[in-house]
Amino acid sequence: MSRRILTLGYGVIAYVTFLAVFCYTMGWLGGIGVPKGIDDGRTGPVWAAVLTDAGLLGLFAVQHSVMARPWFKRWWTRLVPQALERSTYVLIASLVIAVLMWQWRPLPGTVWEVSASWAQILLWALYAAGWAVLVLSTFLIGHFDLFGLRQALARVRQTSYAEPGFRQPLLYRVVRHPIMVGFLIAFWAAPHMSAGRLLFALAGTGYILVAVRFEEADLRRQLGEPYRRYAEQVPRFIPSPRTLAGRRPAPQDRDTY
Ligand SMILES: C[S@@+](CC[C@H](N)C(=O)[O-])C[C@H]1O[C@@H](n2cnc3c(N)ncnc32)[C@H](O)[C@@H]1O
Repeated sequence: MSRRILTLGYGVIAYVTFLAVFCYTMGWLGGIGVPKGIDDGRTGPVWAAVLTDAGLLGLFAVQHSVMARPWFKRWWTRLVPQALERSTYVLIASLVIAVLMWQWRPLPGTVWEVSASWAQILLWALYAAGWAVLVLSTFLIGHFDLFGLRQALARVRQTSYAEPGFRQPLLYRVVRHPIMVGFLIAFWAAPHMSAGRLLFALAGTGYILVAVRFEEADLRRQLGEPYRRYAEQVPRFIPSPRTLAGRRPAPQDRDTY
């Protein structure tokens, strides 16, 4: 009994940690409503800031990609209980992002500054829409599975856990990676783009472009033909008029961004 309570407690702690870090990240990147945003903190030599920030981004990229690979999961579920594998991934990823935000060194030079208030409002609305698309998409493919709570709960109830499996609801019929589209919108919809935020946006975009290829390779291996067909019909990031209209694409539209 106490083991089951510990399992649930661990899952809940991992989820609450994720929620706190996620909410802070929205404020940190936009530089609103948090004590330390992406452009705040002590400035020092530019080379030291770039090296520190690049190191933090690299740490995130390695942790996030390696721990998501099936070969890594196979290995470390010998050490971590299967029911807590996802929660542990979520907890470690959240802590790495927290460290990134905490240790991030600002690069205050201005790359662009939008002064027209209508354009500022538009960009803030886009920023919010990006995060909203992201959150909505997590619910479309199984929010509580993605963040490990259902796996922990199944262990507590002593029922077997079945992954939700491949889905194509709503936004997933329009693009293959709506969560990543949400991130990309949030990265770039900035009324004030500092040098530091540009570094973050460029690195984040590059990471997403590479990471989705690894994710797709895994999904092709796991799902075979159905995923190959899906990839032919639905673009990665940029909706086509056909997918927006809910129709199948013509062959010449295939495998595009
Ligand atoms: C962080 S989510 C990102 C999903 C997707 N790349 C996106 O941007 O919306 C990664 C997990 O989503 C799963 N996934 C990706 N596409 C899916 C789909 N259409 N249905 C169910 N799970 C999916 C992957 O197997 C992986 O475990």
